Formats: sequence, C-alpha cells, structure tokens
Amino acid sequence: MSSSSTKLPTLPSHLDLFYGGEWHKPIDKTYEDTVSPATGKPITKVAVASSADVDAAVSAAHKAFLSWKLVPGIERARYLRKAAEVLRANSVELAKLDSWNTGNPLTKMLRDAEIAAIQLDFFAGLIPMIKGETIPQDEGETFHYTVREPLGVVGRIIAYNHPVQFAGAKLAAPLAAGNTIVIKTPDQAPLACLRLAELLTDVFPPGVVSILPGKAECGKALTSHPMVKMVTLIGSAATGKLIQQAVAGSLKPTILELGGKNPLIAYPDADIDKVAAGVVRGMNFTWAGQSCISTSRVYLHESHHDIILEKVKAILERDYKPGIPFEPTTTMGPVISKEAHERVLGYIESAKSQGARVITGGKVPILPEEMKQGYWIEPTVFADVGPDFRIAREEIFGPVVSIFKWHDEEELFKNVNDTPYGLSASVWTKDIVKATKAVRRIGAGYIWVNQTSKHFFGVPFGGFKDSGYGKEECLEELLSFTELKAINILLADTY
Ligand SMILES: NC(=O)c1ccc[n+]([C@@H]2O[C@H](COP(=O)([O-])OP(=O)(O)OC[C@H]3O[C@@H](n4cnc5c(N)ncnc54)[C@H](O)[C@@H]3O)[C@@H](O)[C@H]2O)c1
Repeated sequence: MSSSSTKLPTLPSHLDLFYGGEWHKPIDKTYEDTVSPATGKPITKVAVASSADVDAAVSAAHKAFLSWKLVPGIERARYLRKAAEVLRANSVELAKLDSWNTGNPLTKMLRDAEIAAIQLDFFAGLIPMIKGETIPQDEGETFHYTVREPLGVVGRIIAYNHPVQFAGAKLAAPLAAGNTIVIKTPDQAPLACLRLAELLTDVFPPGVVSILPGKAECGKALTSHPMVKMVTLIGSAATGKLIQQAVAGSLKPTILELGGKNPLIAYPDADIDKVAAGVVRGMNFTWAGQSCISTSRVYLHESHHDIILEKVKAILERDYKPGIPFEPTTTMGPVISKEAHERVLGYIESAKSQGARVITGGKVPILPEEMKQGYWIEPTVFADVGPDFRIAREEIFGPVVSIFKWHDEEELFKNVNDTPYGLSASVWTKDIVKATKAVRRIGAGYIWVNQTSKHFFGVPFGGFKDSGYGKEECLEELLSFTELKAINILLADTY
C-alpha cells in the first residue's frame, strides 16, 4: 500500500489449522491466497481445512470435552474472563488484521474485539443460570427434578463481515455451558481469527477451542460429523437451508443466523433529520452495507420523502469516503471479494434497467492507483423502486438501499412483510401507540423504534422466516447449548 498509509500489520506466525492445542498443516497440504479487498492483492497463503482435517480436529475436541465438561462452572467462568482480557489487550492488533483482510476502516473495527470480550464476560456471568428445577406432584411418591448438561463438540461457522468479533463472541455460550468448540473461519478473511487462536493457545486446555480456516468443504464436514452435536451458522439463507438438510439425518440441533431484507419505516410525524441519519446509519455503509441487519428497504411517507432523500444524499456525499483501511480519514470499506463486487454491480444495473432512479452513487468510485483493483462501490441510493424489482426483493449484501414512497398504511405493511426474510426492522415516529401497533404488524425478530443497527447484550437476537431461528446474545443462547434431563426418583417403599 502507499507510503502514506500506516505500516502494514504483522501477520500471525501460524497460517495453519489450530486444534488439539497445537498447529497442524492441512493433511492434503492445500493453501490458498487470502486477499486484501481494498487493493485486490493477495496478502498471504492460508491453510484450507479438508474433511480429513475436520475429522482430526473434532476428535481432539471430543477428547477435550470429556474433561472440560467436568470443570466447575466457576472455573469455566474464569477461563472465559481470561479470554475476554486477552481480546481486550490485543484489540488493536486484531482490528488491524481484520481491517486488512476485510477492507473495513480500522477506526471502525477497533471495537470488534471489545464486543467479543463483552460477550465472553456476559456468558461467564450467566453460568449460574445453567440449572434445573424441581417439579412438585400431588401424589408425592416420586421426586422429580431436571438438570442441564452440555452437548459435546459444537461447530460454529461464521461469515466475513466481523471475523474476530464473531469468532470471539461465538466461543462464549458453548464453552460457558461446558461444550468444546470448533470454529470455521470466514472463507475470505481468516487472518484475525488465526491470530486469536495464537492468543488463546495458553488460555484454554488443549482441544477446548479449535479454529479452522477453510471453505464450504470444511463447513460441510463440520456439519455432518457424527461427533459434532450442534451446529450454528452466521451466513446466507441458502447455506442455512443446506445445513438443515445436512443435519436432518442426525437430528442435530442448529442455530441459524441468516440474511435479511430489513425495512425502515418513517411515519409523517418522525423527526426528518433523525430519520435521514437513521437511513444512513441503518445501512452500515461503513462496511459497504455488509451487515445482516442493514435496513435496505426504506419506506418514507410521501409528506417527507423528497426532503429526507436530499438529506440522505448530502450525508453520504459528505461523510462516506472509500480509502485505504488504515488511514484515519477512511470512513467506508469495499465489498469483500471480486464475486461480491460483480454481484452487487449486477444488482445496480438491474435496478437501473428496471427504472429505479439513482439518487447518489450507483457506480465504482474514482480511485487512486493502488485501490483500482479493489472491490469498491459507491454508497448507492435508489428511489422510485417498484416492490417487484430485484433490489427490492433480494438481499444484496452491498452498499445499496432502496427507497419507497408510501401513503396508505395497509399497503405499507403488505409491502413491508412481502419478503421471505424477517430479521430486523426500524420504525420512526414520536407516537408510542403508532410505534407499538406498527411493531405488532412487522414479521421480524429484532425491531428498533427511533434507532437502528444497535445490538444490546441480553436482548435476544435472531430472525424469523428465511432469516433463521434460534436466539443469540442472551440466556436462551446459553441454554441452547445444553440438554435438559428429567429425573424421577421413587420415594415410596414399594414399586
Ligand atoms: N443473522 C446474522 O447474525 C448474520 C450476521 C452476518 C451475516 N449474515 C449473513 O451472512 C451472509 C453473508 O455471508 P456469506 O456470503 O459468507 O454467507 P455464506 O452462506 O456463503 O457462507 C457463510 C459460511 O458458511 C460456510 N458454508 C458455505 N456452504 C456451506 C455448507 N454447505 N455447509 C456448511 N457451511 C457452508 C462458508 O464457508 C462460510 O463460512 C449474508 O446473507 C448475511 O446476511 C447473517
């Protein structure tokens, strides 16, 4: 990168597979380039786990489970808190690697390790909630109680938009519940996860945490391995459905956190400046819209539609500048890969050809020489989008928002809910009654009123419909990684 950019981060010392407490070369010796999306240039080669590697990793994780499940809760909590400390102490280094490997601005990635650390602390604190209950019966001849037990080896497959945040945070609940874990890193951005594995080597006993860089084959092998007792995915609806099919034969439980086509609805009484800022913030342009919760369908009332559009355009043109991710002035990243670049530009072309109006963006920005091979797309706003346009219906996972004008509430909710997805939604009004009624009508799992984008610890996060099922970041996530066992003890002398 240019002499003007900050020094490149130090690569992890290990670019192989971490399992059984040690680093291993891939059995079939496959390594592939991982690329900087900002420049399109390879960074280094990283191991790609095959199904044979997954088998070795899962066997080691299973062996570790036999001891880890016996570690008292209070001690497991200490391990988790130590991992949180390690993440915090190394947050800048981890953010630099993620920034290099995803192209997202460094200044905006600095919090990702902290978010993971908070989840580790949060689930450490919830460990005492892993408990059973007694169940009274009228006859009194049998004593009934329940206990919660860990499942075994858990496989967690993650997406690329926040690699180290996901890798760190998703360790927390399974380990807190007494399981061991194998994490499959994102295909495109494994580097910070590998550094995390190095940092955690001495934190957990060998085999408790394994981190495997790999592609779909690694995910498939993890999903179907008989010793993996539960699988979770952060990824697309298509992959979620494949995982559900793959586990059907073994009745393996899953949590699927999938894609979204999330609506933002503004009522006429909403504060127009706050809505304009919310439209921009809700689209997560900082990471080129690559967030499952991005509010990519915006429904503005006809009374403020035009003025809010102007304000959105002004904010984007003022505040969102692509740039080398390590520069402090950079406020926006590229999309993750050449394939994503082509896919998102294809959506932009489809919108233009279907008659949508470009308010801002809609093309590759003018770039300095060193970024020309990167995967950049301007923050893009389309108005006059028809409900049947492709950009209105399909998850783009890029910096493209569709704006719709509404006037009739019945028609509004018909359109809002006319999507296979149901992850998040955002409602803007000063009227709490209106907001409460709107919330009731929206088929989505995570809804904000007068804000967007934020996650809150302890509040169940997860989707409806094709956005998946299962709840995370809350007690329910922790309990999902346990099995409830019921015991009935005869107290009477005779049977
Ligand atoms: N709901 C959430 O919390 C959340 C958060 C972030 C991203 N996402 C979603 O993730 C998607 C973007 O990520 P992506 O393009 O990497 O998704 P993807 O579904 O292509 O890949 C996700 C992960 O699944 C793995 N995988 C692919 N095929 C598999 C198979 N058959 N079996 C097992 N694993 C397999 C991949 O290697 C990758 O690690 C978007 O749809 C986005 O909305 C959801």
